[in-house]
Amino acid sequence: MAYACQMQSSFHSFQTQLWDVELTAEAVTSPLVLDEFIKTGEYSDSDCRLPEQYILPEQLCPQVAYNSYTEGTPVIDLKSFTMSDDQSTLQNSIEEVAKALKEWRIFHVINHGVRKEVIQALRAQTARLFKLPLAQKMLGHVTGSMLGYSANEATVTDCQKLPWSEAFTVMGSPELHVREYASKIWPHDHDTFSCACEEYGSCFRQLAEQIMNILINVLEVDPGHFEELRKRPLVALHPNHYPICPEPDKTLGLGPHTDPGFFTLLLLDENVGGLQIEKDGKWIAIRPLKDAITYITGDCIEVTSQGRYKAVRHRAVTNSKQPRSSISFMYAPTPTATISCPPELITEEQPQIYRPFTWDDILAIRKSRATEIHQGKLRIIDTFMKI
Ligand SMILES: O=C(O)CCC(=O)C(=O)O
Ligand SMILES: [Fe+2]
Repeated sequence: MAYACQMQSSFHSFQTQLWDVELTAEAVTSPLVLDEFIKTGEYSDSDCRLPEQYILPEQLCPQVAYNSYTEGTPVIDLKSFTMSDDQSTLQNSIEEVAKALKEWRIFHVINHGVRKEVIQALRAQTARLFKLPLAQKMLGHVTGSMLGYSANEATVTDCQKLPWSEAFTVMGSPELHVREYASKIWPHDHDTFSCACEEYGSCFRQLAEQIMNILINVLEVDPGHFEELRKRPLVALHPNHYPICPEPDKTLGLGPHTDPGFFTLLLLDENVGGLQIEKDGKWIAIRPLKDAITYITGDCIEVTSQGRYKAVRHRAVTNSKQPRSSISFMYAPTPTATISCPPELITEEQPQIYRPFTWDDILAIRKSRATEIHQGKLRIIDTFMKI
């Protein structure tokens, strides 16, 4: 429970903090403005300019529009792993994943086995949640717990500006904890919401396990090294909502970051772009792929692969035409397990890059060096580098 609670603030370093009981005036401003946009599609209090607290300095503004896609995001067909007993086909598929991880650090997964109805139900229920008035959404917030509405009170960057989005997090285990959260928001009618999250949680957990097996095959290491790390993985359900934005080129929906876990499985909005990744030093827009689930490499894969497969820096941009939603599923190590790279990957030419650490160490660094992290000047895993 404690882990989950602390994790809340480390999942979106740049973006979200669980609201604490006392709300500051600044903290309240943000979701109220967003709430207005969600309900009405426009901000009734102004001439529809972006409120000042969201306007980024020019050098931090997105230069790439939400729909200026760079094509070529790799597509991995999971069927080629599950349906084939032919060793050479399997080997080809593994090499394809290795290439995708190396060149893009992100890929779309098709034939992933998660039923359409599960995804549709989750999308519908999270949309229903975001549409509620702010006061009702706030009821779902439980201080000191793993569940909560995340108002965007943290900074996108060093300039103390707010991201143009709101989010929910169900930490720990959506299957186990969502009812506690949902029953606060809908005391008499939370079953459809809870069931949708529970079903999604267990399907995505299974999918994450399968992808983790593939990654271990890609690394060609002893699976035993990951046993403890996978025993009680930390997972989180995290839906994001980005309202229509009056001036999308002056702000970000979500600032640049890497995800802290092994990886994230994202349900992108199929109709609206917004996810951008940093590739070869440039920001590029990813085109969503219908019926796919998008894999994003996180920090813990970077560490456990000895830096062979790097975490992908990504961000979300907004637009002035349509609201956008995305739903993240984070898959991270067992909080108490030691995170280290398998010994097979340590050689004379490539000595160990990171010293072993635990999720608790990650949380401690997050707390003690929060400013540098928010400013994008420090990546947590860099503090575990051996000198
Ligand atoms: O909305 C998106 O496409 C990105 C979301 C994201 O990066 C996250 O939830 O960590
Ligand atoms: Fe992310």
